[in-house]
Amino acid sequence: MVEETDLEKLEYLDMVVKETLRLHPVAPLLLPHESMEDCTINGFHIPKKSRILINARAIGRDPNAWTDANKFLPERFVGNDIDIRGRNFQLIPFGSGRRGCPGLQLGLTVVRLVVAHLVHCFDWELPNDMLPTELDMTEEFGITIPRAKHLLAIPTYRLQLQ
Ligand code: HEM
Repeated sequence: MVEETDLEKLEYLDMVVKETLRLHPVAPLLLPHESMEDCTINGFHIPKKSRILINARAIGRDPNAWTDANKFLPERFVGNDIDIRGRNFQLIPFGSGRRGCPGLQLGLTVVRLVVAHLVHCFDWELPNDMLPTELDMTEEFGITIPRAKHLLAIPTYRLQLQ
């Protein structure tokens, strides 16, 4: 079985999780922030006490920051250290800075461990010979952004039953 201590060696899994959160950040607009002072960003004046929404989903799909921005390509993270912890502003599914997500480590560990177990223990098939490209990936917009239609996939246990 995959253990938590194995996770640091599972580099491709890490890339898959990053790529998933790039295209499908759980909270597309993060949480609302408020400016503490007047400031100017890229020529835009932002008065003190403005409500600020950061569109992390649009940033994650920005063609100026990403090649083939709308494609799911975990390999794009090979050979670079683009990180998911708020240091690289083109990838901020946990926000950034002092009000970034304090549950980042726990969240990432649980997601990686659950996905690792699902992949290690089961072979997966889509029903009715459906191709992965035919999956309906429509999202339901809100504070979080779940799939509009549930994913239906068929697992077959692939480890030796004792
Ligand atoms: C994959 C899992 C998770 C994702 C993607 C996620 C994402 C986020 C995001 C985007 C924010 C807003 C950051 C911002 O506006 O700059 C946030 C805030 C927060 N998250 Fe998470 N989170 C996850 C798991 C967790 C867990 C496991 C906990 C607690 C055990 C947690 C607790 C919080 C709290 C308390 C805040 C508010 C922080 C503040 O306002 O100072 N999160 N999270």
